[in-house]
Amino acid sequence: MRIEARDLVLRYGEVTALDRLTFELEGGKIYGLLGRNGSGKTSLMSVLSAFRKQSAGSVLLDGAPVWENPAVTSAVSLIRDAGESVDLGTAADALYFAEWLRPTWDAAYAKELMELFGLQPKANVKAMSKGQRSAMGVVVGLASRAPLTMFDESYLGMDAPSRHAFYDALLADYMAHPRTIILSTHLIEEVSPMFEEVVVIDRGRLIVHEETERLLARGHAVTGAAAAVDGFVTGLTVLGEKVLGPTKSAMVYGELDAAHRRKAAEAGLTLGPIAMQELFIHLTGGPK
Ligand SMILES: Nc1ncnc2c1ncn2[C@@H]1O[C@H](COP(=O)(O)OP(=O)(O)OP(=O)(O)O)[C@@H](O)[C@H]1O
Repeated sequence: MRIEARDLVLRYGEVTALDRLTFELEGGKIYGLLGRNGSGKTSLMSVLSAFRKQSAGSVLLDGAPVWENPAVTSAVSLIRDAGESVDLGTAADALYFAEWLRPTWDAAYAKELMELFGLQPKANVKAMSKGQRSAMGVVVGLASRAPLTMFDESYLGMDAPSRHAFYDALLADYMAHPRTIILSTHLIEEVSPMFEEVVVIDRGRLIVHEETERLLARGHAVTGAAAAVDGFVTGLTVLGEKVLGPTKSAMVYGELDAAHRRKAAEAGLTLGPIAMQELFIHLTGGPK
């Protein structure tokens, strides 16, 4: 599902959560939506799912406006927190409701996921643990097979084995049933291997929209003798350094051209990748 946001503004009274946000996602991919706390991720997903109406600007899904457009909203699933989406008596009731809401619902797959996460259909959703409720959200989000499916950090309450089971299930189901998926997360290292493209917002504005590979290609770890590293990074943007005896490793940001690479090789330095998390910290301005 193609997403076009143009000059999108969302205000909560005095607070401007989305500030003339403009971007286009061609769809059919897994997108990572990253941003610091309060940067506007939930606000953006709320507008994309017509949970909130924008204050100004436009948002189109496959060319159609989202607000008060049931044909579009039935194709969008936003999983924020199990509580909000499936807080309806028993787990079986929640699944029944989701099936009623979603033309693309796959009941057999939902059953399979319930078993995968050890969830009981007769259990009362309100009485579930935080992780179980998150898993309920994951079941509803995946089995909905909505053309636009968004998980807003909803899986963070799950323990590590369950989160990894979710990532595996998501990838397998996405391969079998391609659709547009947006994941917001603060567990960047854990989730970013799934992202095909990354969108980073800061204070309601877009700061990066790039293919994951291209974004990662902008960060380098330069390792070698301390003096050689220091010489090489002069004039480059250094994100951080680590010293281990006579060896130093510096993280630099920016494209390295052929001349730089030659210079590194001549100085006996090795160039390696850096983690998405480091790039994210740099792009969003370091600790606040
Ligand atoms: N219901 C609300 N009423 C008033 N202000 C709000 C409301 N919801 C969000 N905000 C404000 O809007 C801004 C963006 O919040 P939002 O929840 O979209 O950020 P986020 O990126 O999802 O943050 P986090 O990573 O902490 O979940 C923040 O300044 C927040 O305080």
